[in-house]
Amino acid sequence: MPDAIRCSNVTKHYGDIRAVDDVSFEVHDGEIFGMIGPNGAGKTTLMECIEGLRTRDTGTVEVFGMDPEREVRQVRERTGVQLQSAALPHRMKVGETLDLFAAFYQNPADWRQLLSRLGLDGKADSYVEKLSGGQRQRVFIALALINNPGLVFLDELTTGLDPQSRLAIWDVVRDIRDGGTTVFLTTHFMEEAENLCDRVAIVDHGKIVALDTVANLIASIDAESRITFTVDGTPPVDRLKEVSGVTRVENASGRVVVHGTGNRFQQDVMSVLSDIDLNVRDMRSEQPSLEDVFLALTGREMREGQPT
Ligand SMILES: Nc1ncnc2c1ncn2[C@@H]1O[C@H](COP(=O)(O)OP(=O)(O)OP(=O)(O)O)[C@@H](O)[C@H]1O
Repeated sequence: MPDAIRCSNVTKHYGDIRAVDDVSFEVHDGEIFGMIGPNGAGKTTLMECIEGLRTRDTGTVEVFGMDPEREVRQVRERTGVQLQSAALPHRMKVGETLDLFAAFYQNPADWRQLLSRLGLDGKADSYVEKLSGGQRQRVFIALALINNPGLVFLDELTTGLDPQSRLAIWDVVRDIRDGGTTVFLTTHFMEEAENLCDRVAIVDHGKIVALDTVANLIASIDAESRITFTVDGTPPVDRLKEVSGVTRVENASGRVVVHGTGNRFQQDVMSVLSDIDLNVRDMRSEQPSLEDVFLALTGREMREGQPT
C-alpha cells in the first residue's frame, strides 16, 4: 500500500524540551490513523511538523512524496487542516466562511454538497458561533475538506462534545475515509481510537512507543479479561479455577470476579456457568483496552492529568 505520510528520525525541541524525539513511521493511503498519548506527549507538535506549520530540527517528512517545509503550496493543495474555532473571524456565516476558504484553492469542492454530506443542510446562512458544538465541528471538517484533500489532519476533533455528537462525528470521519481521503487524527479518548482508527500510534515523551491495529496492540500485551457476576448460592470457584486461561477467581459474598487470558477464556467460563444449577445475575465482561496497553508499556495511567 502506498504511504500518504513518511517520517524518518523527526526531532523537534522547544528550548530544552524535546517535544518530538527521533520519530519514524508511515501512514498508509486510505486509512484512519490515530495518535493517542497523555497531555504534552508531543502529538500536536508532530502533527504540525507533518502539516508544515512547524519547522522540525532534524529528520525527513514526506507527504505524498513531498517535503511540507519546501513544497508548501503543493502540500497545502493536497491536504486539509482542521482549524481551531479561535482562528475564525467573529460573526461569519457558514456559507461566507466556506466561500472565503474555497477562494484559497485552485480546485475547491462544491461547499453546498459538502454541507449536505456533513448533515448541515440549511445552515449556510447561520452564524458559525451560533451553532451547537457538534455542528461547529462539522463546519471545521467542511473547511478542512474544501480543497478535496487526499489527506486530512484532525486534532482532538471531538474534545468538548457530548457522547451523542461524538458518535455522529465518528460516522463523518469514517465517511471521509470511505470517500478515499486518508485521515490523520489525535485524540485523548481511548474509545475513540479503539472504535475509529485502523491503526494507532501511542505517543509518550515525544516517542512512538507502539504502533499497530488496536486488536494487535491489545493482543501484544497478553492482558487479562475479567468476567464479573453474582450467584444465588455457592459459586463454583474450584471448577472455574480449572478452566484453561483462568488466572484468578475472587469471591466476595457471592459476587465473583474471574480473571483470565486467551481467546477461549470467556466462552469456557460461560460454559461452566451454564452447567451449574444456580441463578447467575448482573454479569459483566471487561476486555483489556488501549489504556491497559499504555499502562503495560509505560507503567503509568494514560488518563493521569487528563482533562475530563
Ligand atoms: N510553542 C511551544 N513553546 C514551548 N513549548 C511548547 C510549545 N508547544 C508545545 N510545547 C511543549 O512541548 C511538549 C509537547 O507538546 P504538544 O502540545 O506537542 O503535546 P500534545 O501531546 O499535543 O499535548 P496535548 O494532548 O495536551 O495537546 C510539551 O512539553 C509542551 O509543553
